[in-house]
Amino acid sequence: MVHRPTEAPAVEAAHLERVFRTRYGTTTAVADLDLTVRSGEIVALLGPNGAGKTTTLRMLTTLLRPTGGKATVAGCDLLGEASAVRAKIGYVAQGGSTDRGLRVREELGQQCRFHGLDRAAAGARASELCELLELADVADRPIGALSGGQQRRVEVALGLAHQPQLIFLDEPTLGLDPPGRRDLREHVRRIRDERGTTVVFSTNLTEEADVLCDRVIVIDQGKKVAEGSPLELKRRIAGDVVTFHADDVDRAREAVLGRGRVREVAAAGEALRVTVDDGENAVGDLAKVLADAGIQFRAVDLHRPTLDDVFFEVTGRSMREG
Ligand SMILES: Nc1ncnc2c1ncn2[C@@H]1O[C@H](COP(=O)(O)OP(=O)(O)OP(=O)(O)O)[C@@H](O)[C@H]1O
Repeated sequence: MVHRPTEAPAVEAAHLERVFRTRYGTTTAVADLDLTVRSGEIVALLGPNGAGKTTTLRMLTTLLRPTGGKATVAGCDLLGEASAVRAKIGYVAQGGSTDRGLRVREELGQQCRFHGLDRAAAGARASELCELLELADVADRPIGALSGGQQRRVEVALGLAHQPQLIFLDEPTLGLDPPGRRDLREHVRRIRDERGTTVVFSTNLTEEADVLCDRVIVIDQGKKVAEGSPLELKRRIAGDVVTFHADDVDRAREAVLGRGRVREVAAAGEALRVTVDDGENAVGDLAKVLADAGIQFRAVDLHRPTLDDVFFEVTGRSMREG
């Protein structure tokens, strides 16, 4: 099913701020954060450890009061209508929120009853959630006996018990192995595609943001440092790099300088690194320019930037340095 974002934003936050004052000092976890999430989107908050992602999610889900700014979440005012916000959203925190002794179906049923459904309706909803998250085969097992990925899917199902229009997931794949991560991402996408549920998730995995979200908001030291679709960001901020291995790099450099699509040219040893907007299309044009100038090259490769490159470009640090 194709998702069709509607007009009203699911989240609109302006100048959101959270300052923590402890006896050890003052920490500005989130500063002057403007944020828009459109209905039906999957949006990633991407940043290194300590960037302020959890604090942002906890503010947007009413669990933590902002020290500044304002926000509308699911059409309700975050500060003035907190209980209405809570009724419309789901939140899946960083793991460990289930009762490991309970069976999957019991835990889901209890959650649905907590949200006001009667026993029969809660049972039906629990079965539906088991279908959606592919937990039907393990529905009668205790949660503690499930794999890490299955347990995480139970947690996501719990967050969806009251059929929220918007769900917040804090590092949904944390602690999972690569197949578990891939599987959970597919389920998250399916929830949006089949239900139209808006998804906001946090991650410090650039690859996760890249493959899962429609739009990424890059956060560093509590501030938004970049925003856009993964493709836009990679093109706009980092560019594609085409490297030619040529004998006469200086002449090659002269030949490509100033050509259309060329943003930057750097020569190092026998390698000419040409930064362009659209590498796939530029490779042929650049090769022709070099051939026309009579410059031989032995090899050419194209490096597509990753969101790691984007982070480095905007902060001067790698994601891992944090
Ligand atoms: N309750 C608190 N009291 C004091 N400082 C806090 C508190 N909660 C968070 N912080 C600080 O705020 C900053 C942002 O923390 P936050 O947990 O939001 O980051 P994060 O991006 O979610 O990191 P991670 O990926 O490690 O979960 C950190 O410097 C953290 O130490």
